[in-house]
Amino acid sequence: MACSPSKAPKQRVQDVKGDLFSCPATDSLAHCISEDCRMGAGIAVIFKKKFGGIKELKSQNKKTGEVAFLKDGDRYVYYLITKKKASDKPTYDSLRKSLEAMQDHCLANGVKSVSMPRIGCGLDGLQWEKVSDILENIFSETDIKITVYSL
Ligand SMILES: NC(=O)c1ccc[n+]([C@H]2O[C@H](COP(=O)([O-])OP(=O)(O)OC[C@H]3O[C@@H](n4cnc5c(N)ncnc54)[C@H](O)[C@@H]3O)[C@@H](O)[C@H]2O)c1
Repeated sequence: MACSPSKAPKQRVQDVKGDLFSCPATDSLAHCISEDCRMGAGIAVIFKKKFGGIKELKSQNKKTGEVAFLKDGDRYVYYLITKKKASDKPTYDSLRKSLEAMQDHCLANGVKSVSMPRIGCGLDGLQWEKVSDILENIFSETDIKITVYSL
């Protein structure tokens, strides 16, 4: 018996070549940081420069596996807290938990589109194939579109 097309899992994660900050201004943004909100290296430095808000992020007092956020006009900027200190490394589990926390926030606040870099896969050393699977698993059951930019 043929499968109904409507039953096929939706592909929620799209890959795009290019600068993350060229994404539509209506997309929310996400990237990974540590509990100390140091943002001293990698793409986090650009987020710090563009959006500031370190005091506000620290006051949210989010722990590993949670998500902090800033509001930028109508969109959100998500700071996935994947490790304790900037010098630590995240685990797939801490990344998954913070993405689930972001998903909860998106669902509660009507966020339909989030753009991000290949999170966890630069300085933090995770493997993109595994992170991509985690993203697909989490977001395939939702209406939230994830766009991943890579240079
Ligand atoms: N001592 C420190 O302060 C320290 C140490 C390690 C990591 N970090 C930083 O790096 C951690 C995150 O690591 P990560 O691997 O998730 O991120 P990342 O290494 O900053 O970047 C992830 C990926 O995004 C790519 N990228 C960079 N700029 C752009 C752009 N404009 N558009 C699209 N892609 C781009 C980059 O090449 C990499 O493949 C955070 O904890 C952050 O604070 C800081």
